[in-house]
Amino acid sequence: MQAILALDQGTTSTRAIAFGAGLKPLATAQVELPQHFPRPGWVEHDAGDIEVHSLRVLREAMAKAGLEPRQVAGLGITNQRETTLLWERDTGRPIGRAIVWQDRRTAETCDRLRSEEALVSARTGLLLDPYFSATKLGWLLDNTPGARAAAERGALCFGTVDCFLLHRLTEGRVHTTDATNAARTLLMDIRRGDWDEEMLALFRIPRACLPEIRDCAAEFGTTRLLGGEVAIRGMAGDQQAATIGQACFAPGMVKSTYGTGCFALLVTGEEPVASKHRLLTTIAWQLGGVRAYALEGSIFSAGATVQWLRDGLGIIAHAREAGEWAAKADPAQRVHLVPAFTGLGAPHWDAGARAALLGMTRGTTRAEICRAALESVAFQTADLLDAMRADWPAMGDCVLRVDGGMTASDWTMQFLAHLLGAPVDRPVVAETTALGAAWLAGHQAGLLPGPEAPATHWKLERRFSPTMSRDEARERHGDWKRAVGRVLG
Ligand SMILES: Nc1ncnc2c1ncn2[C@@H]1O[C@H](COP(=O)(O)OP(=O)(O)O)[C@@H](O)[C@H]1O
Ligand SMILES: O=P(O)(O)OC[C@H](O)CO
Repeated sequence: MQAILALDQGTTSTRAIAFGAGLKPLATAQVELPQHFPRPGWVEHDAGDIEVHSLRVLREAMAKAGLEPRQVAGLGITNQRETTLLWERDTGRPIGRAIVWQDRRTAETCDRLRSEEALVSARTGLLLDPYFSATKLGWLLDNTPGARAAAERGALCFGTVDCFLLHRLTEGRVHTTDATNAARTLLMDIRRGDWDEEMLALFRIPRACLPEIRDCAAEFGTTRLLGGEVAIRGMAGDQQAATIGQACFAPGMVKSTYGTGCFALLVTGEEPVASKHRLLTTIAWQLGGVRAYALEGSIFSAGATVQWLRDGLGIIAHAREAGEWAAKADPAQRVHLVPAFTGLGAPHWDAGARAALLGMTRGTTRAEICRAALESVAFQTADLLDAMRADWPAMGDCVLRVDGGMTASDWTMQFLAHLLGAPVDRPVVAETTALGAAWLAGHQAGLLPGPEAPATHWKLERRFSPTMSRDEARERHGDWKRAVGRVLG
């Protein structure tokens, strides 16, 4: 049997899944990743944890599925994006901890460069925000004695998590990233698909520490660390891998992943679409040297809002209870929760905004608060889709394909469909990120046709259809926008 391995190194956990024929999941292994918060606004991961956990879950998934290395047609790597690592080229020793995508320590650097934002956006498709890698790498180079000089000599390697793991899995032989991860650094010209000299100069990044950029399906190298030789054949950032896992291959298809945060991607085709509504333009995949692009909306707090109900307020004991309470809420009350716990992402990008509960009366109970929390995820998605439609009118009416832990909430998915006035489709395989990485490796191994062929790996589990009147949906969305207006600035 020819199996495919997928490694999904996420923000809060590291997972490996072994897939069999027809990309059917055979076995899964998972380890939680410790989070480090050394100062307010700082978020770090230990590079050693990332490496050790990845090897552990890969070996465990292979053992559970009873796989020998010779039965593995390929390994696909997918990862939390933007998180920045720097390490010694010769020894692999990390320089400090990984600076995680959520880390805000470089907000001032971004503000100082604000006059260059139009140029940065035109070249990279991104905005000047600490979310992306370039200013994090600059911080590591400036705050580690000797690092800048060592990077200029080529003695240090920069990489996002995909690139670091590839270097470690190949025992230091390969320093390569893929186009989707490179597209999140602020250092890549997304039209040319290569590092951009002007961006390197602006962010003061030495060319010598950057990896080579390749397609998402390629012969990346071979690892000997899984009990024999396994070829690494797929690589993509996790949201792009989820787009592939959701088989959103045709322009106009949209997926939205609801984990800690929420990331919606609209595939727009082989020409990048510049956003006028504060969305990101990003590479969806690169295959055979040809790039497909997407518009992306990033929301920082989706499942995290439910975690706050549980761990912060203590009004639920398990995430699933939020939906049970929401179903009991008083339909006449209009309570809104704007979950700007770490600022607001797209389309507002207001790092200073803070969360608020609005519209409460003495009659408000945990039921209305739970409902407001779940509704906030749907309202934010509606904001993103409105921005997408304004940027790319060809989008028209769409079906939203959803995945991620929070899609387990039927109540939230049903409200989402009502509000959008569009069907919301939940697939059978919820692990779409790993599925996408496996698809890339399987495609490279010659086991699966390209994106032009009908996708066989995606199957519908449940469709949520809208029944709310458009007038009511518009009125509710208007109330939400007013609530957001109260926390901005
Ligand atoms: N039934 C549910 N209702 C609402 N939220 C849920 C439910 N089940 C899980 N979640 C939320 O989903 C998130 C976990 O999803 P996951 O895709 O594993 O996230 P990540 O990959 O970002 O760690 C948690 O934040 C949790 O609060
Ligand atoms: O690890 P996740 O699933 O929270 O995804 C993180 C994103 O890639 C950040 O851009």
